[in-house]
Amino acid sequence: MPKFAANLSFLFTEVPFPERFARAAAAGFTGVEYLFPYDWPAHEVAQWLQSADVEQVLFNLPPGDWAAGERGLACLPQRQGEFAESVEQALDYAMVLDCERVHCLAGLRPAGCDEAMLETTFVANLRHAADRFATIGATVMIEPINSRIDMPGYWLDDVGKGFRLLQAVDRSNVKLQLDLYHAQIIQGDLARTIEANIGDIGHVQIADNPGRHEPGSGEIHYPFLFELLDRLGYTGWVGCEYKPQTTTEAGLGWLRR
Ligand SMILES: O=C(O)C(=O)[C@@H](O)CO
Ligand SMILES: [Mg+2]
Repeated sequence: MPKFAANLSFLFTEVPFPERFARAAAAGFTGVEYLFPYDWPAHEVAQWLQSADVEQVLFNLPPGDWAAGERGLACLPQRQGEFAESVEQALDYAMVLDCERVHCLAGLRPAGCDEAMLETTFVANLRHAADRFATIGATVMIEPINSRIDMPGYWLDDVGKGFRLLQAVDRSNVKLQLDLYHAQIIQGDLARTIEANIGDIGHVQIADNPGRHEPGSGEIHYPFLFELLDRLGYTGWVGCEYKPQTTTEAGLGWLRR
């Protein structure tokens, strides 16, 4: 079985954020991920990790003004200075949290902007982020996210485009974060997609569809996909980024099985 990380922005939300680390450990997780650590000083987050004895697996670069609806900066031509600052902030946290992976949100497609300009900006920004994170041996992830249900207007909303962008960025420490829930909504054909691209996949996330609930609650046959990841020699993490149908603990039956 792959290694599973609890996504603390989705799981254990029954308790305040600092308490979720210990809850995840008590449920058997050895790694955690979440959207953003920036509301807390890095050394405090490091203490929560240490006292729960869990690994920091992944977090996101600052996304711009999340509350105002922004979903990343990487493709936005007018925001390259801010993007570079966001890389430095995430780098500081990654160092303190001893984190080897960060996810770089692409951003929403700005009205009236040429697609080629967005791609040029994204590639330049990703190269910059990759070179900065290489200094601490960390990898930068890009994630295709469905724009039909969860993130309307998201620029990187196509799995094939994600793999093509990796080639354009051309940095060995930039990989694809394959969120199988989004990939199912975008295109399906999950097993073939994994098999054809396993070398470019740096992180996997899971939830079932429809509903984005626990594995086993919907149409995706996760036992088959976990076996496939094992068979293909995937040694990375699988982030549990789903919305529990009732409580987090009550919904962990799929993991015990
Ligand atoms: O929404 C997702 O899926 C994610 O993985 C987030 O990190 C992006 O907001
Ligand atoms: Mg995801």
